[in-house]
Amino acid sequence: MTELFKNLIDGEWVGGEGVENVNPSNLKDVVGVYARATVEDTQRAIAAAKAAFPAWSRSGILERHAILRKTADEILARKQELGELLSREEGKTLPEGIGEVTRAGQIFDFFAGEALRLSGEVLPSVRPGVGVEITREPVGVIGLITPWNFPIAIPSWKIAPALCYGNTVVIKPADLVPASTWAIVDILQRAGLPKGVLNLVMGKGSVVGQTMLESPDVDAISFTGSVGTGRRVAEASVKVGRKYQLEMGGKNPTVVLDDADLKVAVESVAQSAFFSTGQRCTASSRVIVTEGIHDRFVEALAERTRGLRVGDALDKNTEIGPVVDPSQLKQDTDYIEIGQQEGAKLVAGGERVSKDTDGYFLQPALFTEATNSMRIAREEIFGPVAAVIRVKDYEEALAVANDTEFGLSAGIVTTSLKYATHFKRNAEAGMVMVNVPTAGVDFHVPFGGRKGSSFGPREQGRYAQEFFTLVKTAYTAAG
Ligand SMILES: NC(=O)C1=CN([C@@H]2O[C@H](COP(=O)(O)OP(=O)(O)OC[C@H]3O[C@@H](n4cnc5c(N)ncnc54)[C@H](OP(=O)(O)O)[C@@H]3O)[C@@H](O)[C@H]2O)C=CC1
Ligand SMILES: O=C(O)CCC(=O)C(=O)O
Repeated sequence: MTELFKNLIDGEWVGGEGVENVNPSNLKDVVGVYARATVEDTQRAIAAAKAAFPAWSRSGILERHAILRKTADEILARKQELGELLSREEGKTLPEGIGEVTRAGQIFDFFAGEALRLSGEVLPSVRPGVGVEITREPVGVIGLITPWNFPIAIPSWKIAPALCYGNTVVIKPADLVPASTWAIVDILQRAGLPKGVLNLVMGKGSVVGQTMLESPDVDAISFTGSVGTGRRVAEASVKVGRKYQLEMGGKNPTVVLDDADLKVAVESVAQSAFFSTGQRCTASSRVIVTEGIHDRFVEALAERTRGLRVGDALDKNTEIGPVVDPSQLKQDTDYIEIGQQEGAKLVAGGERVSKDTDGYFLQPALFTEATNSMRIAREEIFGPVAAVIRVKDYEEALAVANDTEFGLSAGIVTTSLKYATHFKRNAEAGMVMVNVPTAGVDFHVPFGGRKGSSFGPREQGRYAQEFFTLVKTAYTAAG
């Protein structure tokens, strides 16, 4: 009989209806059977997190440090095995899977250190004889709702700071990819977390996620996913007056200027647009290219795109793994059709690829002759589809880059210090990349966007404390 991977509620592993987690590279390969939580399970998990909060919020920093550190060590020691699990359930290539697991380990390591560096401020008051202390306190029960595209890194960069700063947690991973989150919750539990501090409720957003949104006992929600669900999180949170943080879509530009190094430009765009099968909110799907380099660049990028090796995520020759599921595949192929109907020219890829196994394989698609008003240049596709937009000069490139409702990541490829500096200052995005891909960020610095991409304080690095703590200002008269 296949093992059932259970939910973790109040320190106990709890079963229920199980659902198969299927490998998108090979539909015959079942990664595991994972329990789906009910409304009642979710309510019990929230109640457990609430009950565990008073003790955990007062726990010693050494205890938090030790648990986070032990978790980091185990994740890093098992990176090959966990990388394979991740690649099997989500479809990114094995090096990408191992890379993501490594990043998760580094995140826990970073926050293990942060637990020892908690600090406040002591200031004199404007009133003589009075002292002012500024401290940070944990928020309470944090609900974490995560997407399918980074099944271990995103849960890690939400769980680690939440626990580090003394909060208790209820996490709901994406229904499509529960295995990686299950693995880190299991590691954290064995590392010594007291019962109820971390609760895992796998299952559907419409059941588990919705119950979290509606619960007045969830004090804060950190969400990553689509704009539509992000809006629901915001509306529900405003209703109960809770803190919330949203990371949503992107329509990230990469500007390529006449003076760019052609090789750097092609590799940077190919990576930004197509690696991880384009399933990154930081992926670059708008490539804005000035006239002088346009034809040379397009020719070289089209050749690179046609040559990208699509296949089984675990095959060492594969550069681009499968699309995650049939619904995302349909979204990708629909947009490839829409782009052609809109008048853009499909110069490379876009066709289904057949392999030995039944999987959702798609050759990355490159459009040229696109304009920034086309749907393929305005709407997030979340697949390996990129559109080249030709512009006259840097000024027009910057205007086109900023002409979007999103503002997560923006890239420029140039050898000009003047344009690089101007772009860093004037790109309307939370993250700007000069001669490096728009996707693939560091784990120890702030992550997040502007405009329609993000809401609330930044995630990751020291900046994570803004969301996961409450600031208190205390005045004391010396007496
Ligand atoms: N910016 C990013 O990082 C991401 C963006 N996306 C974008 O979103 C599109 C759709 O992807 P999808 O995974 O469906 O994104 P969703 O926003 O639907 O999913 C993100 C998370 O929210 C949960 N959720 C769904 N409905 C609710 C609800 N009513 N209440 C609470 N939680 C809910 C999901 O649960 P469930 O398990 O049921 O899916 C999942 O855990 C993609 O094509 C892409 O454009 C997607 C993933 C990441
Ligand atoms: O590009 C990255 O490293 C992170 C991307 C990400 O967080 C996302 O796609 O959700």
